[in-house]
Amino acid sequence: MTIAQDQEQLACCQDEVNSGNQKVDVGGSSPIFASQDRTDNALIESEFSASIDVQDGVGCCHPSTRLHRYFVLFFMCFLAFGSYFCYDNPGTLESQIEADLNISGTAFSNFYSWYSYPNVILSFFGGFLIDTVFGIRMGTIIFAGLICIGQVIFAGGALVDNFYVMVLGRFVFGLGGESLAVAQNTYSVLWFKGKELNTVFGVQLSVARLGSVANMNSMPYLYDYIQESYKGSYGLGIALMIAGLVCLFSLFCAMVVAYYDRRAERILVRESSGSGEVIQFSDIKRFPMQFWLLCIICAFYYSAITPFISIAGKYLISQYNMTVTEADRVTSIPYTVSAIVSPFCGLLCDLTGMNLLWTIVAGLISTACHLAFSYLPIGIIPPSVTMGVLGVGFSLFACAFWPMVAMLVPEHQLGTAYGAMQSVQNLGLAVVIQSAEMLREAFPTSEEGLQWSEVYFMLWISLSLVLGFVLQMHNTAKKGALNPPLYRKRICGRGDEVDDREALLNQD
Ligand SMILES: C[C@H](NC(=O)[C@@H](N)CCCCN)C(=O)O
Repeated sequence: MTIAQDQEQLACCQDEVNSGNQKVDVGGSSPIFASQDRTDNALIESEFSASIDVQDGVGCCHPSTRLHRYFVLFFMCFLAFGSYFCYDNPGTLESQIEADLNISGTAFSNFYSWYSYPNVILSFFGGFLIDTVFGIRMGTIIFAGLICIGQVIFAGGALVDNFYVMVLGRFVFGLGGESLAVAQNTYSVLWFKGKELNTVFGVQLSVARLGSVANMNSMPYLYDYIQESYKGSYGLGIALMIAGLVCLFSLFCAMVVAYYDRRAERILVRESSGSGEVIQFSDIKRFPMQFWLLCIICAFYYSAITPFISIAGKYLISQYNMTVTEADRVTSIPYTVSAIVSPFCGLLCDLTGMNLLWTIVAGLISTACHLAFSYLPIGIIPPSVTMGVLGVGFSLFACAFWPMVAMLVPEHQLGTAYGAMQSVQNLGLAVVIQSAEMLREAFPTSEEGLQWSEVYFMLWISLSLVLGFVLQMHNTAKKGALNPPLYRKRICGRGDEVDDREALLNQD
């Protein structure tokens, strides 16, 4: 068929589809309301969609073009920016919060445990609600709204000096924060699966880490400025309220992405979940064993990284005689490095495939950093170098690991799957954060407590590595999907004999 014939077919299909669209209920952003009318347009629209593939690059605003996808990706990247910026507000202002509210370190840890514990359950239901009730668009807007509400309650509690109101705010913030990350992952797969998905995860992670770094490098100064300007105790509350504006920006991005996703669904004739199927609760029992093994690896790995970074400052002050400012700078290095290298880690995974192997390599790098940080004689390797390499390992893990969920679970079950994974991850984080604190305080000296905490973290990351090797052996034996082939082979289906037309059609 010539291009002219294709264009003619496209035009007539477009007319049919447009007329058909009046009947198609594209407003239903939820699978439950997925329009039954769609079935009577399916044949026409599939022809239209096929024509679109042939008419590659129809206008830069067409959702099938790479340029349009990258335009939407910009807003998709900022969906969780507010969540990552405000998630670590307490940690960045720990000494200020403990002084202003006159609370202990253990009481302070409630601002994180009341974020994580509820998400052991609610993160799973957040994903399930995305797949079954809200749909990806409405779900993302709801969860982005919850982080705004949670941050306002948290800041309001600081303004009235009420610790329990602040804890309530972190609970509400957590309801949105984890499920918003589930929604972002689900959007990424919907828009980029089979294309540059690992790179997209890397870019999104980079923007998220920028949120963490921006928080670490702005909130202490904002607090001091307001304290000096208002000469009162409003510095904490006003600084936290201003931080809430970042969450509002994420809410705005959620609305923009929802608009373009609904438009893409209409033009590309795809279901909001990509397949039109709706998950049943019983489907969860049929998630493959590899998926549950990945959940445990995720929990063990993050339990050795996030809590370690949060107490590394105390370790640097104790073991390396650093000042608080120097320790804060060094502990922010993993996030800063992650913000820089994550896109390249994602690209590496896209070009070479082998996601599970890169996950194991990341675990080995992270373990080596733990060993160097804790057991090498002081001064052999500067801690800033160790933390920088840890940032590389942390980034490579996240970029290689999270896309593997989409290799094991169908699209209409992805929200539930990512929700389940983050539930298991939060269980690990909540338990390890508090038990590591209890372990550290159980020893007579701070040095001993910190050293035994390091042994504790080494235990968790070693377990994640062992399970990673077990999964690798299983994947190899079963010729599983977790080490996809090289990009070239994925796109063209073969090795060097590249079929130009096939490659052209497969190019996005
Ligand atoms: C990608 C991965 N995400 C998580 O760990 C989630 N628990 C989302 C966290 C959201 C804000 N704290 C990561 O951050 O490495």
